[in-house]
Amino acid sequence: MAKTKVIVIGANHAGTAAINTLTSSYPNCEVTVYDRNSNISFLGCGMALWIGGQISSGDGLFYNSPEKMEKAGAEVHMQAEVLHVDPKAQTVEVRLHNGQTVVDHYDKLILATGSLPIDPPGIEGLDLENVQHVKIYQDAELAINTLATKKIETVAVVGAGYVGVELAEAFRRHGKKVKLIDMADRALSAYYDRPFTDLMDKNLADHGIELCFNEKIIKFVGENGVLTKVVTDKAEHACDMAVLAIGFRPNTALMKDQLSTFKNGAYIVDRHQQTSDPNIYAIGDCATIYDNSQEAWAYIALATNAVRSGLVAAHNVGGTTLDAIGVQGSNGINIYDLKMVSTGLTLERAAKVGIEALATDFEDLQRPEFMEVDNPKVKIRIVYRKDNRQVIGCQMASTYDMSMGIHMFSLAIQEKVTIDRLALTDIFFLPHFNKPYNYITMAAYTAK
Ligand SMILES: Cc1cc2nc3c(=O)[nH]c(=O)nc-3n(C[C@H](O)[C@H](O)[C@H](O)COP(=O)(O)OP(=O)(O)OC[C@H]3O[C@@H](n4cnc5c(N)ncnc54)[C@H](O)[C@@H]3O)c2cc1C
Ligand SMILES: NC(=O)c1ccc[n+]([C@@H]2O[C@H](COP(=O)([O-])OP(=O)(O)OC[C@H]3O[C@@H](n4cnc5c(N)ncnc54)[C@H](O)[C@@H]3O)[C@@H](O)[C@H]2O)c1
Repeated sequence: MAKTKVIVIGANHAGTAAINTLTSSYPNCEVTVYDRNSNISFLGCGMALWIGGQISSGDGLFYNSPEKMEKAGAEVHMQAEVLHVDPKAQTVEVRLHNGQTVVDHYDKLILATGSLPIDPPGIEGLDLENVQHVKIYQDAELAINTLATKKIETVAVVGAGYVGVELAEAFRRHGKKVKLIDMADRALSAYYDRPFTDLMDKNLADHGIELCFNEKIIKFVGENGVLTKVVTDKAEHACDMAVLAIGFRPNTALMKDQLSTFKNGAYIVDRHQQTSDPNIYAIGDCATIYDNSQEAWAYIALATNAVRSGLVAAHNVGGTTLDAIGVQGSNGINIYDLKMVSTGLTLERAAKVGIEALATDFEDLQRPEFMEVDNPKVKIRIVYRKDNRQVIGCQMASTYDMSMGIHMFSLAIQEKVTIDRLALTDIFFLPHFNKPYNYITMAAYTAK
C-alpha cells in the first residue's frame, strides 16, 4: 500500500511532537520536514536562566535535533523556508538551504509555523543597534554577546508579561540597571489578580528593578544608529540596550488567505487540529486552541499546548482518531525566591470575557506551625462561576515550591468540578508536607 506523504512545516515544539509521533507510531506515513531555522526544540524558558548566568551555557536547552529525527525515519531539511502552499495541487514550494527552490507534494500537511514577536504598529527604531526581540536561540545568543562585548549600563525591558519579567530578573542578575516598562498598571496582569501581582511587583522592586507601569511604548531613539532611549507616552527612559517583549502573534502569513483564521490571524482548527482544508492540520502557536475555562476557542501561546496539539494532529493524520481535550493555559513563574502558578481565568479576566465569577482566598503556612524550618506561607485564590459554581481558575504564590498543586486545579477546570465538591475532595495530611486543614480545602470550604 502506498504510504501517506506528510509534510511538516516548522520543527520546533509543536512540529517536533508531531514528527516524533508519526515516525515512532505510524510506519504508514512518510514524513518530510522543512524548517527555516538552523536549530529545533529550543526551550525559550531557559533563555532568561542563560542570560542571567543561572546556567552556564545554552547547549542543554535543546531536547531534539535534525539528526535524531532523521535517524527515526524523517527526511529533514533545515534552513529551508516554505514560500508558498498550493492547497489545490497539494504542493509546497520551498527555498532550500543552498538557495535552490523545489516543489514537493503532500497527502497531508501539518502547519507548525509558530509565532512571531508583536511589534507595536508603526514603531520606529527597531533597527537600532542594541534593540532586539527575544524569541529564538539566536536572540539569546545576541543578548549574551551584547552584554559581553558592549558597555551596557541600563537595559529597558518593554513588556512585563512572562518573557519581560523573566528577562528583567536575568539582566539584573547580570548586574545591569533594569527598567521594566508596561502599559498595564502592574506586571503579569494577564495571568494574576492584583493581590498576586502586588507580590510580584514588590519582589521586582525589592531587587532593584525600576517599574515603569501605565506607559505605552512609542519609539526607540538612537544616536549614530545606536540606541540611547525608549520613549513612551509618559516618559523618556535613557538606556543602552532594550528588548521588546509585548507578546506573540501567530505566524500565519503562509496560508492566512487560504484557510479560515481567528480574530488575531491564527489558523482555526477543530478538535483534531484540522483546519478549514481537510488535508491541512495546524498545531502550536500558529493555531487556535479550546480553552475549557471560558468554554470557547482561544489563542494561548505556550510550549505545553504546542506539544499536546502536535501529538493530537499526528495521531489523526496517522489514522487514529483522537480528540484534543482543550487546555486551561496553566503556567508558572519563578522570580528570585517568589514562585507563582496559575491556571484558567483570573477574576479580572473572567469579567472581561463576560463570565460572572466569584473568588475565594486563603493564606496559611504550608505545614503545621510546629514544623519550624522551611515552612513559608502560601497564598491561594480559587475562581469559580457564580451560576453553576464550577471552578474556572486558580492562582497560588509562595516562596515554597507548591507548584504541583496547580495541576489538580487544571484538571478540576477541565472536568468541570464545582467549588463545593472541591471542598470535600480527599486531600491527604502529613506534617512533612501539609496541614490537616490545608489551604486548598480551606479556600474551597470557606467559599461563599
Ligand atoms: C523567552 C521565552 C520563554 C518562554 N517560556 C515558556 C515557558 O516557560 N513555558 C511555556 O509553555 N512556553 C514558553 N514560551 C512559549 C513557547 O516557546 C512557545 O509557545 C512555543 O515555542 C511554540 O512552539 P511552536 O512549535 O508552535 O512554534 P515556534 O516555537 O514559533 O516554532 C515555529 C517553527 O516554525 C519554523 N517556521 C516558521 N515559518 C516557516 C516557514 N515558512 N518555513 C519553514 N519553517 C518555518 C520556525 O523556524 C520555527 O522553528 C516561551 C517563549 C519565549 C520566547
Ligand atoms: N513561564 C511561562 O509559562 C512563560 C514564559 C515566557 C513566555 N511564555 C508565553 O510566551 C508568550 C509571550 O510572552 P510575552 O511575555 O511576550 O507576552 P505576554 O502576553 O505575557 O505579555 C505582554 C505584556 O506586554 C504589555 N504590552 C503590550 N503592548 C504594549 C505596549 N505597546 N507598550 C507597553 N507594554 C505593552 C502587556 O500589557 C503585557 O503585560 C505568552 O503566551 C506567554 O504565556 C510563557
